[in-house]
Amino acid sequence: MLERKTIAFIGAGSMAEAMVSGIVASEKLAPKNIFVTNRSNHHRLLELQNIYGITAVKREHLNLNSMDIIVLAMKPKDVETTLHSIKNTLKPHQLILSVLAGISTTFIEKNVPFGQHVIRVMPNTSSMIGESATAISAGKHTSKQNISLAIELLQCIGEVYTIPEEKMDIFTGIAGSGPAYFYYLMEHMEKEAQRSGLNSQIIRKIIAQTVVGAARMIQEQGTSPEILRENVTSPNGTTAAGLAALKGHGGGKAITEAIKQAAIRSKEISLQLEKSEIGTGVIG
Ligand SMILES: NC(=O)C1=CN([C@@H]2O[C@H](COP(=O)(O)OP(=O)(O)OC[C@H]3O[C@@H](n4cnc5c(N)ncnc54)[C@H](OP(=O)(O)O)[C@@H]3O)[C@@H](O)[C@H]2O)C=CC1
Ligand SMILES: O=C(O)[C@@H]1CCC=N1
Repeated sequence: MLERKTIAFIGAGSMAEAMVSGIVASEKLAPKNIFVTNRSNHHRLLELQNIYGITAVKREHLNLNSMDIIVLAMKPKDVETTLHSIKNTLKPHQLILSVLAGISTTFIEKNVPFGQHVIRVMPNTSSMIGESATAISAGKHTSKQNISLAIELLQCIGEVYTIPEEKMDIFTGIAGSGPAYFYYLMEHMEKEAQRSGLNSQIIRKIIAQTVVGAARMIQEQGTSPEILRENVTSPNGTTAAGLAALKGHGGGKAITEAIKQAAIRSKEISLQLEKSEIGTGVIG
């Protein structure tokens, strides 16, 4: 179904690039059928064109009417003006995928012609290497065929899960923002390893391998993180000492709070938008 489709990314930032990279690597779609545009940074468009062989176009030259799929990939604060500028060029049955944190399908549906097919998507930047954990929630008018098309496209960038839209905020807190928590942890592991004089050439590889190994144990053994943690922890051993320090410094609570606050922020973005506080610089 995907092979002959055309897809346009409106927004050419980190998330658009991560998705483009994963889609191009999957070879499910000809790179020239992937169009990318932004508002002003022409240099960025050329960079993406050179790296991925996709078609970079200035906003005014993008013929949205000829696209099968349109991906909204700008910041949430820019969505309202973007929808306003494209709504008269949309075709019925054309699929709009929105990767914007906190922006509901209802909001998008209100700002495009009635009956438009919309799907809210939450990928993460591991899309870059086809390893995203992506959630989707379809809008009111989206056909089964377009849902299947979206799943086929998003499987090019990793695993796809269909969830109720009211769970999108918490999913964003866990999987959309999630890579950043692990990078933060890894940053701290790296700093401590460097302070202890480990060979800096290999520290990063060691840490990455440790994280990959732990994640794959969960994927491949089907065992809970709790059991796996217990298996590492010898009584009165090194891990017990490390975990006691982690707990003593509120490690568990910090993780819970990070997820909660990210989910709260996702909800807040949509509430602010619905109250038309957009443009005040509050929404980031
Ligand atoms: N980064 C991540 O890990 C994830 C991000 N997301 C979502 O993806 C979206 C983009 O995030 P990210 O890529 O990090 O952001 P960036 O700031 O890196 O990119 C935003 C892009 O949007 C462009 N843009 C803004 N307004 C318009 C417009 N009206 N028309 C066309 N292009 C426009 C900007 O270019 P210019 O200024 O030149 O117009 C820029 O290329 C956000 O909504 C975010 O919630 C979702 C999941 C994960
Ligand atoms: O930080 C953000 O708002 C976006 C959404 C999920 C990851 N990055």
